[in-house]
Amino acid sequence: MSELIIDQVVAAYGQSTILWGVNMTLQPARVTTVMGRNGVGKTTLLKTIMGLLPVKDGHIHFHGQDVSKLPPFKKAKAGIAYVPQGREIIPKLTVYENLQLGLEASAHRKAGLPEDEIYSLFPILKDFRKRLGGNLSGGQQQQLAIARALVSRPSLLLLDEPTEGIQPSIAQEIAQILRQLVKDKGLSILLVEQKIDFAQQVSDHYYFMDRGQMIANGNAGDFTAATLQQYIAM
Ligand SMILES: Nc1ncnc2c1ncn2[C@@H]1O[C@H](COP(=O)(O)OP(=O)(O)OP(=O)(O)O)[C@@H](O)[C@H]1O
Repeated sequence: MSELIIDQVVAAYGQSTILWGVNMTLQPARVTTVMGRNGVGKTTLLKTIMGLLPVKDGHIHFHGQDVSKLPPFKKAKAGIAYVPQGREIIPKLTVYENLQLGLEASAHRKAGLPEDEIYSLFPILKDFRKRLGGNLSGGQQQQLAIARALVSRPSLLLLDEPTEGIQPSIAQEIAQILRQLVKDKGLSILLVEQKIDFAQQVSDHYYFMDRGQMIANGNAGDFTAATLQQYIAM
């Protein structure tokens, strides 16, 4: 069964329509990457999938169930987690407290924080668990944001430009962790990414977006850095 099916989805900010009938299918345990110029609607697509923006027309099916009308907390309970652009770490809370926020809307709340699992993926968060979120570097905050999303034990992770403003060495580590999660846990990832080298390291499949619609898609092996660049620069 497909992880997620997006069928003719239309979404808008007030009167301003941004998604004009988006179609896409995500396979389980794969990294699917959406690429396209700035402003074509990639972030809007993730927000709509998470339920932060209503589906005006069309449908979203998750594990075969129509979730088009579900609010974000029910999507989270169903197994979708979202790491927004800019990470949204709470600066005045500690690393540990930020992680605990990931449990709030989780169906696994009673099980508590999967600390061993999180700290084995991101050892730096164990060392820094008493440090304030606001005192971490950009790369450490990104690791914390991904870890906080994983706390709810999702089957689908939505990731918006995780490499924005972080060092290449940390981006490399994050790429390896994402591949490990897909391989070992069967996690499905929907990634929005503009950095071609990172996208090539992690992606199994690409979708290319322009003006609120998907204009092409295909397996990662079918695209070179040069062809990817064309889609971003169009
Ligand atoms: N809250 C909002 N209210 C109104 N318009 C918005 C809002 N957020 C985004 N938009 C507009 O929606 C369009 C798509 O924005 P979106 O952020 O989804 O694009 P994107 O492809 O993710 O671009 P980027 O790579 O720059 O983040 C843009 O024209 C943007 O100005």
